[in-house]
Amino acid sequence: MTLEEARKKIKPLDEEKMETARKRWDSIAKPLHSLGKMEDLITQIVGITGEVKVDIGKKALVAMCADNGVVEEGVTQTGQEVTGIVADNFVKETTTACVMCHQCGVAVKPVDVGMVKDTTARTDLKVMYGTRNMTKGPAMTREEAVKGIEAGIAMAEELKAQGYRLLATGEMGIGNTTTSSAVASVLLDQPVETMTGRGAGLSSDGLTRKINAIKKAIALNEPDPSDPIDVLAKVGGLDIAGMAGVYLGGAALQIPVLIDGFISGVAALVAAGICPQAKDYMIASHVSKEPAAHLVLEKLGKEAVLHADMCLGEGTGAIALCPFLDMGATLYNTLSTFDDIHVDQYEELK
Ligand SMILES: O=C(O)c1ccc[n+]([C@@H]2O[C@H](COP(=O)([O-])O)[C@@H](O)[C@H]2O)c1
Ligand SMILES: Cc1cc2nc[nH]c2cc1C
Repeated sequence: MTLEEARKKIKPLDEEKMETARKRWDSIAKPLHSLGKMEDLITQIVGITGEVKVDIGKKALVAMCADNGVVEEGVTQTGQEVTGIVADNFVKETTTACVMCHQCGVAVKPVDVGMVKDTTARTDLKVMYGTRNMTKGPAMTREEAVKGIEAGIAMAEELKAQGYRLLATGEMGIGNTTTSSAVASVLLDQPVETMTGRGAGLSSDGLTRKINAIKKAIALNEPDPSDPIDVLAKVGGLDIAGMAGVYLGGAALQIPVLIDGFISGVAALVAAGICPQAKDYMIASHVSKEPAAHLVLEKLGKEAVLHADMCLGEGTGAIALCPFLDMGATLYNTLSTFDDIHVDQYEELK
């Protein structure tokens, strides 16, 4: 499916089925809306799939691995080689996110969408060997950025065909908080300083270099804030592009997609800029400790469930939400109703 085909396929949620789901929650023997966001998210999933019974048994984490040319500017605490090392560990299923996935029954799908070296991760969707340094020119061409998005759409298609019912976005890419802050700064029209944090543990000097590099890249490339693909291509990265594609592909195929942290949230922003309706298919999991993460979620109109000061990436926050959603689905599908236990409801609920 091309980006254009995916965009055209995205339709509004099934309101009628969501109303049925709300009535089901209200008929369950408990105070009204007492499960809060658990109820709202399960109702959203009913609207996404158009199925009144909820089945999110088969879940997968798509981990988009890519390198970012801007790392040359000294904007990260660790070297670029860490991207490939962690990607290999994704394949061995030993990263933090992988262990969390094992714990709660989520399959792990690492993808090399643009690392500088080939690793053991699949390379069939690779767009290029790392993006260019955005302080010296555009990180990518528009065509390369679209290819990255289409890699994510292809993953959503592949996983849908394999019977997956819920996807989580994750990433690995040294330097991707720099690109994410640049994209967010342009799309949210906010000062670079407000949108930039320490990523994977940057020093104060490093933070100043990072802010200056982002300012330089934006001034040089002049990304058009009304064109999210232009912003993604000029000051973004392929990890962000790949995840944006997973959101768009998920929406086109009626699969809910979990947003992880800051980078994953910025990818959601790009996807929502391309097709605003795609937001209805996204679920916010947690608020990353990166300073602008809450601003990105606000712009998306999403309230996350978890406020846990996590900022690891890889999809860890999204996976942390899976047990909560599994509980919600089981409660919704199986709990007894007021009628079952012979308790009179208020008249207006009948
Ligand atoms: O998801 C987040 O909110 C998040 C916040 C800070 C760092 N990270 C992870 O750290 C890496 C990027 O950090 P950096 O400093 O290299 O830009 C990347 O591999 C992400 O998975 C992730
Ligand atoms: C070791 C390491 C693991 C990571 N996972 C996601 N981002 C990361 C950054 C580092 C440095």
